[in-house]
Formats: sequence, C-alpha cells, structure tokens
Amino acid sequence: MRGIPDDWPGYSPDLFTYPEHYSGALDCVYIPHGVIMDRTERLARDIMDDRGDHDIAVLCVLKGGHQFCSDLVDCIQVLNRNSSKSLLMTVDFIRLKSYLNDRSTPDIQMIGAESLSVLTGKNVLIIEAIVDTGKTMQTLLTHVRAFKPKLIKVAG
Ligand SMILES: O=P(O)(O)OC[C@H]1O[C@H](OP(=O)(O)OP(=O)(O)O)[C@H](O)[C@@H]1O
Repeated sequence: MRGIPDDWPGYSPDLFTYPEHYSGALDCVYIPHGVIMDRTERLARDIMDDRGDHDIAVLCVLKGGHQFCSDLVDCIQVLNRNSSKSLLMTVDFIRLKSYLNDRSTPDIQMIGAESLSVLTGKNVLIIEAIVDTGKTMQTLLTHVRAFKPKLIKVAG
C-alpha cells in the first residue's frame, strides 16, 4: 500500500481490539483493518473499470492470499450486481510456500499447479497477500505463462 512514510509511528494498539495473546508483542498498528477494506473496495472498482468487456479468471495464492482474495472478490461481486455489464468470474486456487517460520527459503513448493490449464486463453487476475523478495511471484508467473493466458494481472 502506498503513502506511508518510513517514520510513521503508527497507531497505538490501545485504540483497537486484538487477541489477548498478542499483548506485549504489538507495538503499533500501521494500517487499520478499515483502511485495508476501503482500499480493497477501491481496488475492486479499478479492476471493474479496467476489465473492459473481458471476464476474469481469479487465481488465489494460498495460504496467505485467502482473506484478501475473499474480500476483493466480495467487493467485485457487489459492483457486478450493480453493473449493467455482467462479469463472469471464476476463482481457482494454488498454494506456494517459500517461508520456513519467518525466513525466506530458496525452495518454493507448489501445490495445485496441474489445475492451471483452466487459465489458458483467459484474462487472469492473480491475488496474492504479499510480494516480499518477489521469488514466489516470479515462480508463479513463469508457471502461469506456460498455460498461455490472454493477459495476467496481479493484485496484492
Ligand atoms: O515475495 P516472497 O519473498 O517470495 O514472499 C511472498 C510469499 O511469502 C508468503 O507465503 P509463505 O511462503 O509464507 O506461504 P504461506 O502463504 O502458505 O504461509 C506470502 O504469502 C507470499 O506468498
């Protein structure tokens, strides 16, 4: 998300509710949940404006991307219900794992790659939680491109 200066101290955790087991481990909240939801809503609108007359094949990257994908797809569906141009949207899932505890590892495990053939010829929207080193996304893009989609975009 853009627009947060490096020296932004964040909000005090006392302003929010959070699970008790985070107590003492949480210094601040940089991006409150409501801001993320508002941004997700706007992103959904940008995706709808951007799609032209094309349908969308969503590819959700598990596990991290599941909540963001669910929120974004919900927002797109709300807009779709209120649009005169109906959108057909499919949602498929793939799991990639590169982190062991909090460390990035060179090996990327991929589960579900065999189902990527559904993306052939489609306008693909990959929905991912985080791009950190970019290794996971590079690996996924290489695999997805091999199935010759018409277009690939990434939301994260
Ligand atoms: O840009 P990178 O450095 O490759 O890191 C980003 C990836 O790391 C996390 O996944 P993780 O490997 O932790 O798997 P998980 O989502 O199943 O926990 C995250 O959900 C991304 O997929």
